[in-house]
Amino acid sequence: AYKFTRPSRLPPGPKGLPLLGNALDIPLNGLFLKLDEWKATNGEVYALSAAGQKILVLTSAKAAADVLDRISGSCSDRPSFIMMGDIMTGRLMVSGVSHGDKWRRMRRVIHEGFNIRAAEAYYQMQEEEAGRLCRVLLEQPYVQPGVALQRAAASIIWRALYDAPSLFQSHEVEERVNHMNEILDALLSAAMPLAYMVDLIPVMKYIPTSMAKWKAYGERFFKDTDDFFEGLYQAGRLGKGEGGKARGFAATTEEACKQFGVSPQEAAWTAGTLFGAGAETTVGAVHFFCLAMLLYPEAMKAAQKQIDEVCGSHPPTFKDRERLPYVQALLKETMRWRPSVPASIPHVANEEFTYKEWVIPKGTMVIGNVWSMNRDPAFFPDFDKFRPERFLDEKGQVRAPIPDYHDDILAYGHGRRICPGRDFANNTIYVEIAYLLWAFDIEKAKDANGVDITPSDMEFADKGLTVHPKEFPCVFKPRQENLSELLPPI
Ligand code: HEM
Repeated sequence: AYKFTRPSRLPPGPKGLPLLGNALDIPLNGLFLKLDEWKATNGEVYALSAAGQKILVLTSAKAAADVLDRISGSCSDRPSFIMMGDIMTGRLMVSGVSHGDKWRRMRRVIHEGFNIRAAEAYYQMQEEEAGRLCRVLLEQPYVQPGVALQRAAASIIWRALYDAPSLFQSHEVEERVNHMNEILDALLSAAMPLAYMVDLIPVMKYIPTSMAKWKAYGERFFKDTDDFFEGLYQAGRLGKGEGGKARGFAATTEEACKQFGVSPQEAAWTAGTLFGAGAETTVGAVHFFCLAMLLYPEAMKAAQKQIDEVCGSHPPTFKDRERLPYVQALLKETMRWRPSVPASIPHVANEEFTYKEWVIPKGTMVIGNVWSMNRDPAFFPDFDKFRPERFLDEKGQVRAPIPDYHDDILAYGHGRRICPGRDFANNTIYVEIAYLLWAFDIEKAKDANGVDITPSDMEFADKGLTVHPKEFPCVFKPRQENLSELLPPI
């Protein structure tokens, strides 16, 4: 029987080559900048094609809400990779699992462990680790803050997942975190275009393992990673809460896993994915915060004034957050000014849908370019300037600059795939930046001639999905003479 299908009608976009389309113009680094550049000549919504793959680009908050929020039932899939998705991870990484039952069950368990109420269980641990970060910066001459920030963020998410000791206290935890980072690097590389031929020529997956080195590597990688994740998960599951404090995700969601039918293997991979999704993203945000403090010292001074009034000689805690609206605004402004996942993670149309006069075929990749949304002059005048005040009303209380919007932090994405760790992430970032501002003046380092080194706000370290500022030196100058006595021990 003849089945009638509508011809696809994607919006226009930049001109490309026959067959290859825009493939050669899509950069591996700084995609968010290129997508923003194309906005100027193609409008808020446009289409690209890369060797047959259709891509719909949304560059305004409104378009992202119209499509990714309002018709999220139709565009909540993810790109699928044979090497990275099937072979190396057995389709178990939540962020890449396709739209469907398994993904829904995994998200429910994540919600159970990291919803806004559940995330409160980690407050004390997050405060401790923020204190340790400050002690490290006080005691060790880190000229570039990246490594210290990375260790602190990794320690926080690791403890929240597996109920383990702090990375700053345990060599074993540090080694495991390093191994985890190696796994994540290998997966990111495998997801790069042209990394593995099998993703271009899918039938290659049927080549017997004995005849394909890449396949043997992928299968071995899966088995080793599966063992590693399961080991961590099983140890975390038995965690009793170190010293009566919060137990980790692995232990607290055991019941939820049973209830929602999530197998121990799926749960172990969910936890592993949460680390992958939660560490580098958070580091990027705090790293950009340090950059902003160097370049906009007046914002730092304003935040410190409020912190001094509210906290005095005690380090800031979660109890103080409501009384520190300027710090809350500073967090939101950091994630607007330089979002650490600036092109978000691509969604994929799991069925055909219509938007305005366009018909978007199933399989189209949908990218919400957060970078562009955050630079919309209608909501963020003078968008390239770091101005926390845009998130404050005339009484100095937090306000949302985009009216009636689902969230005032666009950096967490949209729709059913929206970041499920966002409340936890906000907590980590809040407590780290509040602690840092209370403890230190963050100042420019000087070169050999005593001249201030001013880092650029447009030089990035693009890690594939997350983007950090290019490393820069800076000085953490203690604001109290007796800071060492006020900070918790390592
Ligand atoms: C500054 C910190 C963070 C930022 C900027 C961030 C941003 C994002 C973004 C943009 C997405 C994709 C949303 C979309 O598809 O529209 C995402 C997904 C995700 N995030 Fe986060 N995230 C952060 C921290 C975290 C943390 C701490 C966790 C874990 C506790 C986490 C877990 C996840 C997971 C599991 C996904 C995949 C969700 C899915 O595909 O269904 N993230 N995040």
